[in-house]
Amino acid sequence: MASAGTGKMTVNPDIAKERRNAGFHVENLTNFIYHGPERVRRRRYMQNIALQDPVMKDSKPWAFRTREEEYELSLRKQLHVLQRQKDLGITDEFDKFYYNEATAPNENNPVGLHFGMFIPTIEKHGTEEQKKKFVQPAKDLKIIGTYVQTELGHGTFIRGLETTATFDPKTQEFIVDTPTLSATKYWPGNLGKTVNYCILMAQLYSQGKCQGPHMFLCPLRDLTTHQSLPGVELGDIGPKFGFNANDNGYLRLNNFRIPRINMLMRYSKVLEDGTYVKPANSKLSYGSMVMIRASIVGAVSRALAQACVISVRYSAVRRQTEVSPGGPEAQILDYQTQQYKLFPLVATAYAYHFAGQAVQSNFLNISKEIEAGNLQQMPVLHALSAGLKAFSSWGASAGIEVCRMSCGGHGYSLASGLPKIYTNITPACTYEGENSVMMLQTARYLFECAMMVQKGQRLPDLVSYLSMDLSAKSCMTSDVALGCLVKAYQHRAARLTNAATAVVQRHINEGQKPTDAFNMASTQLTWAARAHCHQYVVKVFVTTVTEANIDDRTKAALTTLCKMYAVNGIMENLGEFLQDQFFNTDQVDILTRKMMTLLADVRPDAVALVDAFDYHDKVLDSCLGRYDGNVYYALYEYAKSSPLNEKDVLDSFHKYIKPLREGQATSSLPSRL
Ligand SMILES: CC/C=C\C/C=C\C/C=C\C/C=C\C/C=C\C/C=C\CCCCC(=O)SCCNC(=O)CCNC(=O)[C@H](O)C(C)(C)COP(=O)(O)OP(=O)(O)OC[C@H]1O[C@@H](n2cnc3c(N)ncnc32)[C@H](O)[C@@H]1OP(=O)(O)O
Ligand SMILES: Cc1cc2nc3c(=O)[nH]c(=O)nc-3n(C[C@H](O)[C@H](O)[C@H](O)COP(=O)(O)OP(=O)(O)OC[C@H]3O[C@@H](n4cnc5c(N)ncnc54)[C@H](O)[C@@H]3O)c2cc1C
Repeated sequence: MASAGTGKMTVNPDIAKERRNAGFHVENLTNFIYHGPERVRRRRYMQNIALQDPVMKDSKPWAFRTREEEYELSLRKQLHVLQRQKDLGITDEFDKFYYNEATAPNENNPVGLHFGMFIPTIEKHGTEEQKKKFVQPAKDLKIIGTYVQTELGHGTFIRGLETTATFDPKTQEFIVDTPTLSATKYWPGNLGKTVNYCILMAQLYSQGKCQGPHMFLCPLRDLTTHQSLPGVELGDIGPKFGFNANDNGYLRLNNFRIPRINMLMRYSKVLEDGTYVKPANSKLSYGSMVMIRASIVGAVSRALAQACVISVRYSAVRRQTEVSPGGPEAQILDYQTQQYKLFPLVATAYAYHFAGQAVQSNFLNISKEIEAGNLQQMPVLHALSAGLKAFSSWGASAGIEVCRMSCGGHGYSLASGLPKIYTNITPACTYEGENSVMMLQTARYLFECAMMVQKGQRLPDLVSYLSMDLSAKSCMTSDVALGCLVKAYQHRAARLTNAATAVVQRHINEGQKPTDAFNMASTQLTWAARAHCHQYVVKVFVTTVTEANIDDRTKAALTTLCKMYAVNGIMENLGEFLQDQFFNTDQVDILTRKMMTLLADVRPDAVALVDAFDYHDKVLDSCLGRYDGNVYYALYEYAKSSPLNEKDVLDSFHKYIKPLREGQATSSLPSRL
């Protein structure tokens, strides 16, 4: 049974009927999504412990809290959660993840980056001595840190950072400094008020030479009083589009001294005499970004999945318009246009979920090799994580906005839960590398692969399709086979890669510098990178479904979704698939018809497909997405709790409206209008 948490209220009959009529057993799909019944049981167990904790019971909806209240509540809850997990002996990373998902839904808490980036960066980039000195105090929250890289003037261009760390061999210290206004660190999460330490990205100077950006452990506040240290100026950057519980901050350093040991020296070093020892690959220090990019794919899939749960459930209980005069009003889910908005997004949420797992597993495997000193796969991992992060965060952001609009007026209320999901996840298009810039990194890799194809060299498995015969035509017939769909995506990506590569080469042949030629082809290069990511997601989905060890009915439902994801992607990008007549017009007709058939096939399973994500009502935090479908009751209660309703007549009436009327009464207005 999917989680309800709805008390004694009767379930809305429309949504109850949807669940009775589903063509597969929801629990089987839930088990498949979360890797088996034991994990599902554990996930629910963790979330129930979290949700039953009295500290998690909020006195009012989050939307009615000020930013200061949100910050304080989020911090209080998260510190309580950490203590509770310790008391209960919860150490497994999955257990912790699911516990946290229930306690702070769609919200980054004030110590999130401490655990998500600060500690992992020390663990990955610190020496044994540094790990010994800093990791345990960090785990015990004696030091609390974040990742401080971006400056007012530079986020994307890391080599352009202006903060300096100059080695002074006399005192065995680095002098860290903010030389200009544009060098002010700006944006890092939790920097403003929460942390007392940070990983600082700064240009390393030793023996008078700049060695580029390196990472330093930099104290910021007194560990006892929490006062900012002399030479350190920092604070919160103010309200943003979302992320209200987060004190994104600014930081200026004034010739502030830190010991030599505070440079993270696992891969690059500064010796006592100032000699610089360079790393095996200068991009090793970008490793923390790669780690987060790889995990963003899963994060955005969860956000899109939640938006789909809300909008599909709401569409099942919302009735609007008599289809025939005098007849009953239809469930809006029965309108084909509504289905066309939502079902491809449900398919996309599944597609990103499986892609997220695949990228994460690639990341873990390649990271092990990197740890062992084999750096050969670094470019593949970078290209994959950068592109997939961009592709999936763009897709999820756009999708969540469609979900919101598909709920009509009620979608616009914060009560729907959709704005919070959106504002929390859409910055993933920007942080950890702005999406266009990330796509261009993937494109750069594809360009190099295309050159290898031209030279007849063998490509890594992930991109081996780039050497396919582009004169071939599609094998698509009316059964719309999964294999043909994968081929279509590979053909499109290979053709776009070749076309963009040819543009770069043409500009170079015409006398442009390679960097200028690349810029002149960069829009087309991003099309190629997007197509490459799209084929990866389709291929992972097809492989997952094909190899799934599940019952036939669940497999059939997933196969339908997989086809829907792939066919919809073709319909949305038809020009790119048609350009070299890979598909003929009959095949386009087949795909159009198939799309409409797929909508009808998904319809009876729609609610079950979103129920299978198994999100508790408290995690969705949505009046529209309630498991029991009692949305009007929830909206009414929500409205009544608005602080504006605490008084029947507001003071502002007495201050402004009443005097206005009194003034009018004595004015020379005509007595009749
Ligand atoms: C409060 C938070 C709560 C919790 C969150 C914490 C953790 C969560 C855990 C899981 C996360 C899941 C979801 C996220 C949820 C919430 C997240 C909340 C907050 C988000 C935090 C955000 C933190 C940040 O934003 S940190 C700042 C990130 N900044 C960037 O990403 C900058 C982007 N720019 C770059 O990466 C580079 O500058 C560049 C790649 C664009 C260019 O670099 P550079 O100029 O140095 O390159 P070149 O010298 O030109 O060389 C290019 C060659 O180098 C290759 N290259 C580049 N990068 C890499 C790499 N990483 N690995 C390997 N190779 C690399 C490139 O390919 C070129 O190679 P070529 O052969 O020459 O072509
Ligand atoms: C919510 C949030 C949390 C954040 N948390 C952190 C954090 O914890 N730590 C941290 O250090 N930073 C953090 N950041 C900062 C974030 O990493 C940067 O904003 C991000 O890397 C983008 O850099 P930018 O702002 O300089 O964008 P810009 O690079 O200025 O981008 C602006 C535009 O210019 C384009 N552009 C820039 N360069 C190129 C190029 N080479 N080619 C083509 N187009 C280009 C981009 O595509 C974009 O359209 C956070 C940001 C946000 C919004």
